[in-house]
This record gives sequence, C-alpha cells and structure tokens, in this order.
Amino acid sequence: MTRTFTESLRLDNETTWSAAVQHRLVEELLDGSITDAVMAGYLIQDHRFLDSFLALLGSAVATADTFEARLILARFAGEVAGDENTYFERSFAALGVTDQIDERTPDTPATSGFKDLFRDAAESRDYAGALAVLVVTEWLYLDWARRAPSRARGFVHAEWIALHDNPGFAEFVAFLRRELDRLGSEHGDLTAGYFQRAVELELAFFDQAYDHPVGGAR
Ligand SMILES: Cc1ncc(C[n+]2csc(CCO)c2C)c(N)n1
Repeated sequence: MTRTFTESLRLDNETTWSAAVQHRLVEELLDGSITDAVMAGYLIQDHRFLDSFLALLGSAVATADTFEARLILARFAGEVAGDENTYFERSFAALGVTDQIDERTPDTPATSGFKDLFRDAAESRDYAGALAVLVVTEWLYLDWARRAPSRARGFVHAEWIALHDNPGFAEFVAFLRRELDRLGSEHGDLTAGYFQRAVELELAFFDQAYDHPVGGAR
C-alpha cells in the first residue's frame, strides 16, 4: 500500500512523535496523578502559545486556495478564540494561578520555539507550510487524547482531554491531513522541515513542564 504524504511525514519522525504521545505528562494526565503545580505551569505556557497559534491559523485562512477550506479554518479559529479561551480562565481560577503568577512566569524555550515557528510559517504566506505545522499541533494532540480510558479527576483534566478527543476535532484533523496530502509533496522540503520542528517542540514542551512547575499554584 502506498503511504499518504502525512503518514510518511509522521513515520519520518516516529521516535520523537511516540515519545511525545507517551510522555510522562500524558500518562499522569490520563491517570489523574499529575500535580497541580505541573498542570498549572503547563497550562500557563499553553495559553501563551494560543496568541501566535491564532495568528498562524489566520494566515492559513488568508492563504487557503479554496473557499471550503477557508470556511473550515475560519470556523475553527472562532472555536479556539471562544470556548478554549474560557477553559484557560476557569482552570487558572481553580488552580490558583493569579495574573501576578502568570506575569512573573517566563516563557520556556519550547514556548519561544513555538512562537518563532508559528511566526515563520505565518510570514512565509505559504498555505502548505502553515498546514505542516497545524497538522502536527492538532494530530499529535488527538493521538494522545485518544489513549483513553482516562481516570482524570476534576474538570481541569477532563475538559483538557475532551477538548482533544471528540468527533469534531477528529474531523478537523482529518481535514488538515487531506489538505496537506493534496498540497504537501509539491512543497516537500519546506513542509518536512516545519513538520520536524513542530514534533520536536511538542516533545520539548512536555519535558519542560517538569522543569518549571508553578509553585504559587495550590
Ligand atoms: C503544545 C501544544 N501543542 C498542541 C496543542 C493542541 N492545540 C493547540 S491549539 C488547539 C486548538 C483547540 O483546541 C489545539 C488542539 C496544544 N494545546 N498545545
């Protein structure tokens, strides 16, 4: 059987991909044992990355080559700007993350790396390049969240898993992959480079959650 373009990209990065999907943070989130300090630090960093993520999505909206794709991407941007943002606000309140704690927490290297990658991909104004990054950030999250059954405790854990393990999100990932399968091979080197950078950053992002627990959280 011939592989699709996105299957090949994933196989080229299989070791790093699997290390991320099976990361200690994922295990502890699924079994409910993650500490509040690690969860708080992880969510603070993830919230930071949303701003440039939305800018990247906007660039995909702007550069998409069909009306249908533009509609799907724009709808997704609306969801991220809506429900997902309130999840962070509610979780920070539950974990005791105040504005002051947030402000004095620096970006981890992985967060800075993601911001740079999102900016590079957005500024290239190349739809396939934006897709290569989006496919990783969304597909890798679907992949770990599907590793249920989860014994997560409380809404902070359960909603974070549910956000990434639901039929609408799976359909969005399938759409992104179809788009990159359609366009990626024409832009092979560019997309492979972005894809690899994104997978490496996903692993580093999980690792660094343990380097920077947020002590002020309950
Ligand atoms: C480091 C990191 N990588 C990927 C995602 C996944 N993700 C990023 S934005 C978005 C859209 C709505 O949920 C999703 C699923 C994440 N949260 N954090």
